[in-house]
Amino acid sequence: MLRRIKSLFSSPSSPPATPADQWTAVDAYLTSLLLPADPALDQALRVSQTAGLPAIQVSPLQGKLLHLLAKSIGARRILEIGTLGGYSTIWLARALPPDGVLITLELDPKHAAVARENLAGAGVSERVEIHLGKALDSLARLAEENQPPFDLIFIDADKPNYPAYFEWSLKLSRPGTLIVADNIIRKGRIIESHSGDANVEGMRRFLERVAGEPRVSTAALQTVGSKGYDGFALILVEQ
Ligand SMILES: C[S@@+](CC[C@H](N)C(=O)[O-])C[C@H]1O[C@@H](n2cnc3c(N)ncnc32)[C@H](O)[C@@H]1O
Ligand SMILES: [Mg+2]
Repeated sequence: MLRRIKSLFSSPSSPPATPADQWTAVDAYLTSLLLPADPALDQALRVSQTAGLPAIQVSPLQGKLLHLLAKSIGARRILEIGTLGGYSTIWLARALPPDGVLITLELDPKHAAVARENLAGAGVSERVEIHLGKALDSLARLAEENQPPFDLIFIDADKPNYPAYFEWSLKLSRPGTLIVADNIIRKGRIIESHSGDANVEGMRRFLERVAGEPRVSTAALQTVGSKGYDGFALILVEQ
């Protein structure tokens, strides 16, 4: 596999057919070079696919990025909005110390059941709570319970609710909390001011709200790879 991917780049006579093929090949090359075989994560993807879940989880290298971000800030409490089969959850949970906690919010009971199985397979169940239901209800409950602030919040659920997820994230943060928002570029459609697409419009409202919020400092990155053309926002709560 690695040899085949390398040959795509070493042989000018066989360039990848399209830019997307090239991003995918480069992603595969970097993944095979940088990420050791990981039976628990591979199994999680297989279980999710067999259960019929959509393959909309982060890529392996994006999962590693989340893991490194969590580790580099010494996160002890992580909140994830959007669990799916628990793939990003495993990456994030593995960054926690043994007494760390990750709360992940999921609407779909079938997704939550698959995630439960995958988290057990990866040996991280003890550190993870799945809260089933609409994320907006779960977030309100977390705030009511006066939970200690989270160190890292990963927003990766329904896009029209991103602005509301940001408001709750601020409430559940402290200065120093890192908020990571996935899928902000929408294949480039984020620059369309009248797209008529609820996901694009939600994301634009989210980015505009973030831009106007004086308590945070934000970077936004476009990404290409096995998950196509998209991007992340990295938002640091400063006050
Ligand atoms: C993109 S997937 C999450 C992928 C996951 N973070 C990963 O990378 O492995 C989004 C998930 O959010 C869930 N979701 C959608 N709307 C939701 C809502 N209102 N409340 C909670 N979860 C929701 C979907 O069921 C889906 O499982
Ligand atoms: Mg995503």
